Amino acid sequence: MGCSISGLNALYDAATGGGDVWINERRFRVLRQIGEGGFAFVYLVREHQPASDAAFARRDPAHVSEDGTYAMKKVLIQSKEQLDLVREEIRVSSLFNHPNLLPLLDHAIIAVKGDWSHEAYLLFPVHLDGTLFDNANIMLSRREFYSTADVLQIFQQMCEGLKHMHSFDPPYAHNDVKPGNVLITWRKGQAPVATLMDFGSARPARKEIRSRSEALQLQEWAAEHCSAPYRAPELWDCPSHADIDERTDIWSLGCTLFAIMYNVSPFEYALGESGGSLQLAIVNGQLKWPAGPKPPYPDELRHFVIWMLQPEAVMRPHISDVVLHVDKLIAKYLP
Ligand SMILES: Nc1ncnc2c1ncn2[C@@H]1O[C@H](COP(=O)(O)OP(=O)(O)OP(=O)(O)O)[C@@H](O)[C@H]1O
Repeated sequence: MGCSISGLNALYDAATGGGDVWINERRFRVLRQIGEGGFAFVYLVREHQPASDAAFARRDPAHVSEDGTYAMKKVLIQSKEQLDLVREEIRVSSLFNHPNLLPLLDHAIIAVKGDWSHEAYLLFPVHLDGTLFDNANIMLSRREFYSTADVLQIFQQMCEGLKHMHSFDPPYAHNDVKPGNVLITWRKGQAPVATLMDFGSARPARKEIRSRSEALQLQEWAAEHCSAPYRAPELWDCPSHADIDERTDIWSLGCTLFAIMYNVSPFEYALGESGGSLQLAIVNGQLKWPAGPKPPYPDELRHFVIWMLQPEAVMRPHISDVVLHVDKLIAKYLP
């Protein structure tokens, strides 16, 4: 990324009808909104031709899309804490470089008004087929399921992206692995492409918890940053003496594999309509499997989920073991 995060670099261009946004020297037309998060809106944008040959020459080809369209995330910031979080998201996103991790192409933060009012603009490649979560909702309503081959290929790519983060020095945990953070692209006659996104919660993975107050602090942080149905047991109920590592993500990965198979997260499914405590279901590893002949997944896929959903973190595999296993299943089940 070749730009600074300070300064008045992103500006709405009122003179051109209010539909344009500048990020540093690049000007984009907002076409439509494609998503929404907690404090963020995501737009489909198209880049204008650079204003000058010099500006054109300065563009990094790795940061330019073929058809000029991108996803632009606009984050509304109202406090110093939110500003720090966005800066951290930008810093962490810039660390990784892997085909299954969504790259941050460009960014700018502008001051709006007041003490801490800012807007951040983050530019990404766009994936218009949506997330695994969007797909799951559609498939659930149609009672459709992915084939074993699609499940394995989607999952393998997520694992490859995560392996890049876990192999970093120091290892990073994504902390919010879930279907809503996996963009999916379908190309006719080709395997689906899965891209892990949203590094807003990613942090160095290893933590030595040595007191009750450190344990409570971690639980509080997790309650804010790790989506509840996918949150590992040790982040709900952390002992006063614990060595936390990147295997919190392996738990979320196990939940996500279940969700790719059945279009619903495992512990929400286990609770069913009668409800109950999600935390209890998770810390007890209380799994339940959908009955019926459909979808016809091999038993090995269920065992794979169970292997990752070990309530004791030390019993869980590391990402390299998970990748080896998914490769083995792919060799067996893909024609
Ligand atoms: N690159 C992209 N291409 C296509 N759609 C995207 C892209 N990035 C984000 N979206 C859409 O925008 C939605 C919100 O994006 P994102 O998850 O980054 O926001 P967020 O504020 O972090 O959300 P949350 O707090 O719910 O995790 C996504 O669920 C997805 O539907």
